[in-house]
Amino acid sequence: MPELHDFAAIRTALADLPGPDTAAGRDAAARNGQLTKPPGALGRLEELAQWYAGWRGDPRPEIAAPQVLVFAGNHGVAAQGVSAFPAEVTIQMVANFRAGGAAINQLARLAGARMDVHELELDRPTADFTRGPAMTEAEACLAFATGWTAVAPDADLVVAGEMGIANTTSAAAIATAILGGENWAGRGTGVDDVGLARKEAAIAAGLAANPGRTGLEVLAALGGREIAAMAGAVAGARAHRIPVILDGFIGSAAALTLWAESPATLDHCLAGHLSAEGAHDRMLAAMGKTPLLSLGLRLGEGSGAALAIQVLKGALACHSGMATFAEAGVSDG
Ligand SMILES: Cc1cc2ncn([C@H]3O[C@H](COP(=O)(O)O)[C@@H](O)[C@H]3O)c2cc1C
Ligand SMILES: O=C(O)c1cccnc1
Repeated sequence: MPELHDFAAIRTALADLPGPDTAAGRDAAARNGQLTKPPGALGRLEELAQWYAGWRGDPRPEIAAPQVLVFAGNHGVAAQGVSAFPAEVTIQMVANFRAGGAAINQLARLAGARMDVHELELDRPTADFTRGPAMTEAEACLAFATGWTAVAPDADLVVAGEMGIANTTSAAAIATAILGGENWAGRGTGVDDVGLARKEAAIAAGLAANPGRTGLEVLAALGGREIAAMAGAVAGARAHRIPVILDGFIGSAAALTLWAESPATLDHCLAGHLSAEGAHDRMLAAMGKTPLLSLGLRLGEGSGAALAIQVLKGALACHSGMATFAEAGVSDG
């Protein structure tokens, strides 16, 4: 594992991340052209299979060991009344994850994924970012390193999910700082109009109190520990050439901080789904990602990404399992 103790060390680690195996990608494209179907008939599944083959360095891969990671953190900005739920729900939901009772438990099991839950100092919320940085550089780097090392080296696909009351405010503040413009705040767990106005005020105060604009600076200033850990897991997966499926609004904001450092850092990532949180589509568009699913989910936990594992599995089942025209004795036109 590389040194990740400060932003400079993380930037060096990001610059050293590997790219895909282009020969495996080329062999996968050649195989795709011989499969028993009209050219292009499997639509985006064909592109997904070839992309995955390149990252895994295997022209005929399958997904056998997906890993769902769920990171939990508490946010000082929750004190601003920006969530419809109290901050205790974060730790209560962690207990629910451990007992198998949350939505993500069901979807991870259905996808045949192992699921690992990481609590990040829940008894020590981040500072309220309306008054200054949520985390010091050292705190953000520690959370980032936790995410990086949480990735199982033998996993063949990673989903990074989160739990943290008030983290849609944090995610919207990150988007505002990195992408600019307005109206990044949505209703999260379901705040009313007054709650939404409080979110917008908290974001404006957070930007005024935190002038830094590089991806990692924004991550520390406006993020939470679970968001930093998700960013670390996305990068750590790439170190093992493990593709990543991004989840919703919060997971995408974590990825956005890496994108702001260098857009190519997300080449091994797919957008699993389009969240019902209004500004998610603009965030994905900025990163050049087209979501696999659009089901009106607004849960987080990694739920939409875990569901999207099935789509990628479908792409690989066809790509790696189908017969070629020659094998099946089918005329190729
Ligand atoms: C019971 C419950 C389970 C959840 N699972 C994910 N979230 C989601 O809601 C939170 C973000 O919304 P906000 O910014 O409005 O607080 C995050 O914890 C996110 O994971 C949940 C929220 C609740 C209440
Ligand atoms: O898209 C998400 O991840 C999301 C949206 C609302 C609330 N919690 C999570």
